[in-house]
Amino acid sequence: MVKAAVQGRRAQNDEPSERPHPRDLVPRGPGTQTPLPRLRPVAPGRDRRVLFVTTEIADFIKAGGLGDVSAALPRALKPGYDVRVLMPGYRQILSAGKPIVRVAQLPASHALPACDIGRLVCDDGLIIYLVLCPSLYDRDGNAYGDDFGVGWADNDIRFARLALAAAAIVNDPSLLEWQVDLLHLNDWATGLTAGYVRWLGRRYVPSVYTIHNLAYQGVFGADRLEPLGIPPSAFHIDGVEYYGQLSFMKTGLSYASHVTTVSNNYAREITTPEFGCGLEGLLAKRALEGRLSGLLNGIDDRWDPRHDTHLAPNFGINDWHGKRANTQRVRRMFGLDPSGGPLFAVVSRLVSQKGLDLTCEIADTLVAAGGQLVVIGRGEYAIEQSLVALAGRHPGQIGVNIGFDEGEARQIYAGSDFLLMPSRFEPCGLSQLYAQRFGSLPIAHRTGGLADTIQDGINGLLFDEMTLEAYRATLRRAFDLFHATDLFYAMRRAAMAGRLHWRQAVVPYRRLYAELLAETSPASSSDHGSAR
Ligand SMILES: Nc1ncnc2c1ncn2[C@@H]1O[C@H](COP(=O)(O)OP(=O)(O)O[C@H]2O[C@H](CO)[C@@H](O)[C@H](O)[C@H]2O)[C@@H](O)[C@H]1O
Repeated sequence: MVKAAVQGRRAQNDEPSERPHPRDLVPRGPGTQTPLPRLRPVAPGRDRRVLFVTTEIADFIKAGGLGDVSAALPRALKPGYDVRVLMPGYRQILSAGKPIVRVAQLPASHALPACDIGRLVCDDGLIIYLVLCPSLYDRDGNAYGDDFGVGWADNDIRFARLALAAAAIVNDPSLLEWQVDLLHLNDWATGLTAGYVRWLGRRYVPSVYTIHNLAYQGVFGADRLEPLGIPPSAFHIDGVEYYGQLSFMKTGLSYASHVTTVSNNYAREITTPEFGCGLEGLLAKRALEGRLSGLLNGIDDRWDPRHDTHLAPNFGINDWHGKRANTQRVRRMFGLDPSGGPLFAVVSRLVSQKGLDLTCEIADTLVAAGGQLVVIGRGEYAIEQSLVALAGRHPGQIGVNIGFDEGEARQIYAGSDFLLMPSRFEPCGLSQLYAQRFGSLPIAHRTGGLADTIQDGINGLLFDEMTLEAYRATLRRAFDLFHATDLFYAMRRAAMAGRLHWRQAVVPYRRLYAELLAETSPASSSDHGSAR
């Protein structure tokens, strides 16, 4: 996903706001402090209501792994939880041809424009509420920036608008005639929600804030507090302040009831300076409070080579003939020469996190040893250019598609023998899970969720040090393995039989939700409701 870690950019549409509706207003005076009510008892047997706030969903608009999780987790939580998604009404969703019914209106507040809330029902019944605000979301490009990967200059306004809409829905059960019991927020772009709920202070609901990637934080200048309606009293080390600036990510970490991230190992790593992106102190504190957990992602059942309509032919465990037919197809798609050697693949956002520079460095060795490489990816221009140059140096052996195409990604997982994923850090990683499911063994750096999901020599290959030597040595192991057919097929079988379905992955989420719902509201903090 070309997420934009925009630093302190002023919004373009910083015009004076209309008079705000009380329910959409961040309190402005010391007298507005409201005690947080206790949770209302819920009738036994009723599904608990969860508002899942996100900025991508694979059904309509996906920039990376967050889109997959947002499509799968709310669905996997049924029954027991009535999970509804709230997200921006992007052009890609408005033009998808699904009926959208306007169900509520929210007034402008500070620099945030007025918006409507639309309701869209997916074919399987999942309800998605959309923040309809064409000036903010009805544009070309992706969820976070333009077609060239440059983050939108008004991302603070865009995602504050989403966050304040979520807080308004929490605060006023009559708005959607649906009373939220629990909020689930995802990544920096939803982080302000936890703050707005606290500052509005009318209804306490527990909140889960999931870090999918700590490296994208949404840091803006301190001058954005006023336009976004953030009380100055929240601008302190235990609130929204991050080295003199405003951090959306930190707001979520500071004010959510519980923080999760997407693997156990990454949950540990982010409490250290090496991976904590300057937030390790706060994260370590939350861990000590028992308020930071690593809950591993799963895979949606729709990722299955036996039924995937993008594959020709479909195949299952032990049908290596079927798998090979997909390999030949991928070779043809990328204009590669016929070969009896292994086919390596990259399916990735092209960002420095993913270690593509190392893959470019070892590519000559890979080709010299009789291997071939296909790449599908989009992201940073410099990485795109190095990959294009690499393909130019190895015609017929390396093929590169600069683009984002889910069908093609699935064909590549199915056709490749190995997936290269030398990520510098990786919160969980889904690409390696999909590769395993499609019989392609991941070759990865032992970090984050890669260490939690790949067993070296069983369902993939891992290297410990993020060095070219270590990566190259593991590549050599891959060639040996490819020629040791029995072992290679045994590892393929183990990888394809992995049990990381959302059916299982959802269990700790259910437990966490139940624990949070059983808690009473916490004491209000010093900046609760104490606005200008
Ligand atoms: N060019 C392309 N064309 C088509 N599809 C492409 C593509 N490039 C990538 N994809 C797809 O995008 C997704 C990538 O998901 P990952 O979880 O591997 O990484 P990402 O960094 O985006 O996610 C972040 O969030 C997720 C979710 O929590 C964490 O697993 C992860 O560690 C974290 O970095 C996969 O579905 C993959 O197939």
